[in-house]
Amino acid sequence: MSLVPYREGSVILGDPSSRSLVIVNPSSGSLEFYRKIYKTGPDGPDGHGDVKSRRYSIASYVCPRCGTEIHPRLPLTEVDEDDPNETTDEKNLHGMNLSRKYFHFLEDSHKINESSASMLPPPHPFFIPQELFIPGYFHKFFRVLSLLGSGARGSVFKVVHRIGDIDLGIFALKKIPIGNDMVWFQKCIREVKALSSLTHMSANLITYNHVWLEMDTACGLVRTLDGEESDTVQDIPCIFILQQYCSGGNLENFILKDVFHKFADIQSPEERKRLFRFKKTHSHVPLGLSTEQIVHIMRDIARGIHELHDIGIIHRDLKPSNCLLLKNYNVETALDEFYPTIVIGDLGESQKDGEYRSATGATGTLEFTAPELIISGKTVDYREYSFASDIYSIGMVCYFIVFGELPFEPHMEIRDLKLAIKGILFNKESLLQQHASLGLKPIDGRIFELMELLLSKDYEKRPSAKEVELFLDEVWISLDLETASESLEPRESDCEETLDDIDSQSLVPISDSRPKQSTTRPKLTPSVWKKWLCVLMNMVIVTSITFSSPQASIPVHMSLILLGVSIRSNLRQQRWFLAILLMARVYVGISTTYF
Ligand SMILES: Nc1ncnc2c1ncn2[C@@H]1O[C@H](COP(=O)(O)OP(=O)(O)OP(=O)(O)O)[C@@H](O)[C@H]1O
Repeated sequence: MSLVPYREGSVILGDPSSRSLVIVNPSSGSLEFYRKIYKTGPDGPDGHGDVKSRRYSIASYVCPRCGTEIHPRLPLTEVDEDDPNETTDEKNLHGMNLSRKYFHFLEDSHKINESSASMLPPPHPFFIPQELFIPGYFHKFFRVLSLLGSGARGSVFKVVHRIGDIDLGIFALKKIPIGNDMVWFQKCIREVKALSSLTHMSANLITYNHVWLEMDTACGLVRTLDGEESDTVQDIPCIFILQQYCSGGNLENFILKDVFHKFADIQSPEERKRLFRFKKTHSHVPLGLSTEQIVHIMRDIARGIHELHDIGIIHRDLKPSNCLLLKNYNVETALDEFYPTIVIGDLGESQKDGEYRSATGATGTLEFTAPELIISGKTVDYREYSFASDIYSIGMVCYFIVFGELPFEPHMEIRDLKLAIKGILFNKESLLQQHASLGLKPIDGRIFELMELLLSKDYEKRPSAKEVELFLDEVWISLDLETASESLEPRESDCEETLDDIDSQSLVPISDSRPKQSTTRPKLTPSVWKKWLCVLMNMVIVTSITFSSPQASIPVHMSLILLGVSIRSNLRQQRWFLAILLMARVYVGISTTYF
C-alpha cells in the first residue's frame, strides 16, 4: 500500500495486492476507485503469458516521488494467528503494512493553507485556533472495533482505518479530551513530540502514525442506559493519536491473568472454561515464567528504554500496563513456549533529560517510582527524574514479572506507600528465598542479582539501560549454551561467584559467559526432558536411516551430522531437527523402495 500525490490537493492510494487505486481529494472528501483488470492467457498486455503479465502490472506500482517499488507481499506486521477473537478479515488487515510515507502525506494534506484558512468561520470559544481542527475526520475515516483500555488521560480504541469501503489496517487510536486547557494540551502533545523524535522504526517502542485535533465527545462511546448512543453530550476539543495496534494487550494483564491466574472473576465465561481445562491438565506445573521468558521480556523492555535514553528522553512512567504485547497469548498453547515481543507505549509522561519536573506537571505511577523522586511530608530531599529513575522502574517491572505482584500491600494509603518505597531494600538472597517459599517455577539466580542492582536505593549504583540490555543478551546466549550442554545432574550453586561477577558500578556482562546455575534450578525441568526425548527420537530415526540406506551414502552422512548438531541445540531447534530427520527417513524409504 502506498500513497502518492496526484492532481493538486489529491492523493492516490495504491494497493498492488488487490490491483486497485483510490484517488482521494481530502478537501472535498470525494473518492474515485479504480481496479486494474488483467487480460489472461498468452495474449497478456505485454505479449507474455499470464504469470509475466501479472508480474509486469504489479511492478508498475512505483511511487513517483520516492521511486519505491511496491511489492505485492511486503514483510507484514506481526499477524496474530492465535487470537480467537479476531475475524479473518481483521487478521488480513494486520497484514496491511501502511507505509510511513502514507502518514507523512496525510500530515501534509491536513495542513490547511493560508488562503483556505481565511475562508473559515469565525473563531470558536476554545483557545486552539479553529483551523487546526479536522472536522469529521475520525468518524469518516475510522470504524471503532472495541475499547482497548482507559488511562488517566484518555481512552484507547481498536479501530479500522478506512477510506470509503476500503479497509486500510487496524490501529490503536488514543483519544485525549483537551477541553480549553492550554497547559493540559501542552502536556498531552508531549507524547507525540517524544514519539516523533524517534527517527527510525524501533522494534520495542510503539510506532506512532498520525495525530490530529477534532471536536468530539469527552468520554468516547457514550451510550444511554438502554444502549443507544447519546447525542446530547457536548463535543469538546480532543487530540487523536493513531498508533500501532498491539494485539496481545498489556503486560500487566498477561502476567496477572495468563501467568499467575489471578482475577478469575473478571474473566469471560470462555476464558474461565479454558483456564479450568488448562489447570486440570497442568495442576503439577508451578506458576511463573521461565528464565528464558523473563530474559526475553526484560531484554525487549531494556532495549526500548535504551533507545529512548539514547535520544535523551526519560520515559518516567514505565510500568507493566505500558508494556504492550505484539502477539496474543492463546491459553490452549503451552505457556512456556510463548515468547511475546514487547513494545513500550504511553510516552505521555516522558520528558527530556535535564528538564525540571515542575515544568512537566504530572508524575508517574507511585509504585514504580524510584525512592529518590518521592516527595513525602515537608522534606525537600528529592531529585529530578533521570535515566536512573527509569532503571528503577525496569527493576520493579522485573519484580512484578517474576513474582506476579508488587512488594507493597495492595491499596495502601499514599503516605504509607511513599514511606514503604523509601524504606524498602532489595537483596538477592532474600529475593531468592521469597521466590523459593512461594513455590514458583525455578529461575536462574542471575535474575535476582539483576533485580537487586536495578532496584538499588543508590541511583548511582544502577546500571544504564545499555548495560542491562547487554547483560541480558549475555544471559540469553549462555542459556542457549546451557540448554545444549545441560547434564541431568544438578551442579553446585555458584550464587556467591555471580554476585561478585557483577560490578555494582557498571553491569558488565559476564565475560566468560559460563553457564551458571542458581540454587533454584531443578534437576529435571519439563523442557530438559522434552529435549532429551527429542534427542532420543532423532537417534532412533538416524539409526533407522543408517540401516536402510547403503553404507556411507549422503543421507547417512547428513543425518549423522544433523544428529550431532541437534544434541547441542535447544528444544525449539530440536523440533526442527526432528522434522527434517523424519523427512529424510521418508525420502530414504521411498528411494530404497522405488529406485
Ligand atoms: N497501541 C496499543 N495497542 C493495544 N492496546 C493498547 C495500545 N495502547 C494502549 N492500549 C491499551 O489501553 C490501555 C490504556 O492505555 P493508556 O496508555 O491510555 O493508559 P495506561 O497506561 O493504562 O494508564 P495511565 O495513562 O493512567 O498511566 C493500556 O493499558 C493497554 O491495555
